[in-house]
Amino acid sequence: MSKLRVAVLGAKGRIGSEAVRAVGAAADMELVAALGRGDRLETLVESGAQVAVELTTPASVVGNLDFCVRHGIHAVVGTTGWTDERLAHLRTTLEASPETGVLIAPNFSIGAVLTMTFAAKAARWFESVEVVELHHPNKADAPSGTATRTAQLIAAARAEAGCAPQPDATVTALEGARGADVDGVPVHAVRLRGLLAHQEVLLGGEGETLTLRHDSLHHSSFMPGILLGVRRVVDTPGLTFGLENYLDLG
Ligand SMILES: NC(=O)C1=CN([C@@H]2O[C@H](COP(=O)(O)OP(=O)(O)OC[C@H]3O[C@@H](n4cnc5c(N)ncnc54)[C@H](O)[C@@H]3O)[C@@H](O)[C@H]2O)C=CC1
Ligand SMILES: O=C(O)C1=N[C@H](C(=O)O)C[C@H](O)C1
Repeated sequence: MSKLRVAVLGAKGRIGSEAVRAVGAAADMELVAALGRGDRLETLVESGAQVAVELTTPASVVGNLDFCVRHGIHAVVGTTGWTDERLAHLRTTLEASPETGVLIAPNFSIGAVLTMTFAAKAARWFESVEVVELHHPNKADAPSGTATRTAQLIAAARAEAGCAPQPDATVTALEGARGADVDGVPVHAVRLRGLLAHQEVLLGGEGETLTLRHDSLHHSSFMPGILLGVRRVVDTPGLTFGLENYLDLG
């Protein structure tokens, strides 16, 4: 069986360099290009890449994906910064290339994806839910893409179940003290030397609390999800948002 021809964008970054190693070590894949900032995107076409793994920056990802989709190159995207406007633009781009697949995964770690799924399932049964994400201090954005997605999934599940807004008697607060409001769910971001990527979802009801916590201790935690994404995206045209859609969670 022929190997999947894979390129990595952001190849010198923290997660990109790990992805270069993981793709290079996968028996069913061939690393055909490893691009950093300033490298020519045409290399993707010249190298015959079938899938691009996009791990750059929110400022670069849209242009890179436009190029990939226009050239029929599938993409597995971990880069953050996805607004509704950006997703709408990508969907429009994909309409002109209907056989191309794009997976955007706010988090490639299986444990993080399961945490999001469990949190969404639990959210309707508790009065209060807050999300705390904790990352290394070199991270450019806050809150994390994972925390934003987690809060959105929680909010959607609570809205569907007809939950009341969360109780919060705060009248006076220093700005930021109650975190960011993502669809009514407070999200708090910690930046601390020594950490990598961690998240807690705190759920509270009368007389009880439930804490869901996930820890990525090394960038290797994201690699099984990236490799799964590469294998599945070639047969999954259009936009898929969230690795959970590839995990057959039922
Ligand atoms: N979905 C997931 O599971 C994960 C997502 N991320 C996200 O991935 C992104 C990258 O994170 P890090 O590796 O920590 O950042 P980083 O800053 O270490 O790496 C980004 C790299 O992309 C390069 N780059 C910038 N523009 C480029 C372009 N146009 N073409 C090629 N390379 C370009 C930079 O020079 C840098 O080497 C962030 O958005 C981060 O939040 C990070 C870890 C896991
Ligand atoms: O920048 C990171 O490190 C990470 N970014 C992603 C995010 O913003 O959710 C995924 C993971 O949290 C690591």
